[in-house]
Amino acid sequence: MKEIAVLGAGSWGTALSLVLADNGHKVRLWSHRKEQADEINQTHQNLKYLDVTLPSNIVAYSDVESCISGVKAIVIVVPTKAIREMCKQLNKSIEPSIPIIHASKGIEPVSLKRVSQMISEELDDYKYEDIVVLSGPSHAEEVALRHPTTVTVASLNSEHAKLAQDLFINESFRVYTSSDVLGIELGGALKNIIALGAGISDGLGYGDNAKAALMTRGLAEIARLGTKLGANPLSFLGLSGVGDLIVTCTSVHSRNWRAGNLLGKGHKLEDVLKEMGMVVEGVRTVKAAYQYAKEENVEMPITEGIYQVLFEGKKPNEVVEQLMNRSKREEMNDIAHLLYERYAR
Ligand SMILES: NC(=O)C1=CN([C@@H]2O[C@H](COP(=O)(O)OP(=O)(O)OC[C@H]3O[C@@H](n4cnc5c(N)ncnc54)[C@H](O)[C@@H]3O)[C@@H](O)[C@H]2O)C=CC1
Ligand SMILES: O=C(CO)COP(=O)(O)O
Repeated sequence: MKEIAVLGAGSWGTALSLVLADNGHKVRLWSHRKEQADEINQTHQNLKYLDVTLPSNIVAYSDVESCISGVKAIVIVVPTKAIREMCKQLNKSIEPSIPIIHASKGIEPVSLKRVSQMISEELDDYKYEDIVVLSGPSHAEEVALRHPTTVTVASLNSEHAKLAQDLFINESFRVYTSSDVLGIELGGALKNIIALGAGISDGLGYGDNAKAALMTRGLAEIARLGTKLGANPLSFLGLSGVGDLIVTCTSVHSRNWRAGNLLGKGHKLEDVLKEMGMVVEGVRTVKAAYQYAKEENVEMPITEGIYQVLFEGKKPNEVVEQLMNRSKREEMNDIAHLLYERYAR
């Protein structure tokens, strides 16, 4: 049994706390809102985010310093936009030797930084190499029901990756390890853009053919950008690549899919985000990916189209027309091509 701090009491922080609690650990679940922490401790529920009763080995905190004091590992799972602010609070009291596992899926616009990069930038004395990312096809709602789920934990520090695997693995939550931090983080973040697209397509009333096309060509875009940045192309065929892409594009649990669905039905982004009431990471990540693609000269027409719908007022059906009328070309399966280039020649 270990004491573990989980920072971020939304859907995913609550579900990951349940996994740790099932494994016999004592969990300190931090919320930045005192009323939420009080409610969790009084009712043993966190109903706005997850419909589940929490066991007594999950205790909520609203003071970050006492939450992390003496713990054996810290799990960071706040929305990407809150990562820097959260780390600034941690900086005052964190011991640099404590393993950090993050489970947030996003890229910061403008700086184009991944979550592990932001964490290591904000925490003095904390090395990027030691951070672990946890990602994969894992909707909180199903994890809370103990439905079979698989994820990957990646770190350049293999000891930390193994420690994260040992903390979380159990009979309904299977955890693999990887050393490709870049690929695992990018796969988890970029699939949210394609899930917005899948939702838009469904909202427009297009069927399975269109969605399959978006997912396949979307994966090609993810892999194209990811490998350009140095990720291993094989990672995009794994749990945090194609696995997370499938689950997010096809599930009603996905907030990115649901937001896209409303956009496809003609609702305004501002109203959609109000209605969701939970984080829709793809909205910020598409800004970052669009900027990356322009700067690095990477062809990402689906990402560009979704950016245009979200931020340039383009109508979803116009974007579909634009995608369908691109110049004729040979199908190049980017991942197969990248693998061939890297391994077969
Ligand atoms: N919900 C899911 O099934 C999964 C979510 N994720 C990722 O986990 C991360 C968190 O997502 P969810 O828990 O689902 O979000 P959520 O929308 O359910 O909850 C977000 C939580 O963050 C808190 N928060 C908001 N601003 C904050 C700030 N400035 N400082 C500290 N806390 C703040 C909110 O009060 C809330 O408790 C995201 O990056 C998401 O992509 C990853 C895998 C699965
Ligand atoms: O990442 C997720 C499942 O793996 C959750 O996706 P949403 O943020 O779209 O709900």
